[in-house]
Amino acid sequence: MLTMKDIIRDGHPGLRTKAEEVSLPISREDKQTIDDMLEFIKNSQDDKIAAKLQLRSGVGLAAPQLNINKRMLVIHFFDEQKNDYITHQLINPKIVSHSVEKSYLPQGEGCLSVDENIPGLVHRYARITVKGFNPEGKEVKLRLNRFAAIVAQHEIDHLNGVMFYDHINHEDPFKPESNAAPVE
Ligand SMILES: CC(C)(C)[C@H](NC(=O)Nc1cc(F)cc(F)c1)C(=O)N(CC(=O)NO)CC1CCCC1
Ligand SMILES: [Zn+2]
Repeated sequence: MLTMKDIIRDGHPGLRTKAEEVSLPISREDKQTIDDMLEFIKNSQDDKIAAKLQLRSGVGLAAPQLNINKRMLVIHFFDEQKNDYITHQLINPKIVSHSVEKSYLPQGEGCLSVDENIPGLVHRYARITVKGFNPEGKEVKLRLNRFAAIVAQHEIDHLNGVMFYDHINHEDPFKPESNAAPVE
């Protein structure tokens, strides 16, 4: 089972690498990895397990954060609007279209691979369409908005060696862009 010690931290070259496409059908090993990744995120949101294993409460994870150079990511969090969990295990994800409008988390972003706080707004597309494959090899097409769109873009950035703070305007970190709206 994965714990925080398996997650590489800022400064490790693995976080600045462009990850390789996963060959399909996925191997037993890659299936195990993406299942371990989802289990880690679920564990991190379980108060008892998170306390016992000292896990930060996560909502998404990309394989490069485990120093695994493969285009795989997981997303899992409770969506209040849907009143249900949003759960995705995505292989070779690609943003195939996006809104012009941008959005951002008013509190800024953090990262499981970054131990210190780096204040500032991270502007992302408000709505995206993502194509990829699920672990069963089925092609999936996801239309994401609000927090789900932010998490997906944060994780896809990891597959391209991009960190959230690369997007912060260091002249004026909390200045919203003109066509951007906060996601509460
Ligand atoms: C960096 C960290 C603070 C651990 C962040 N956690 C998080 O957002 N937790 C959270 C938020 C909720 F709204 C509800 C809830 F149940 C738990 C996170 O997992 N990530 C994922 C990450 O680092 N992936 O590489 C950072 C987020 C910043 C914006 C999107 C993902
Ligand atoms: Zn991250």
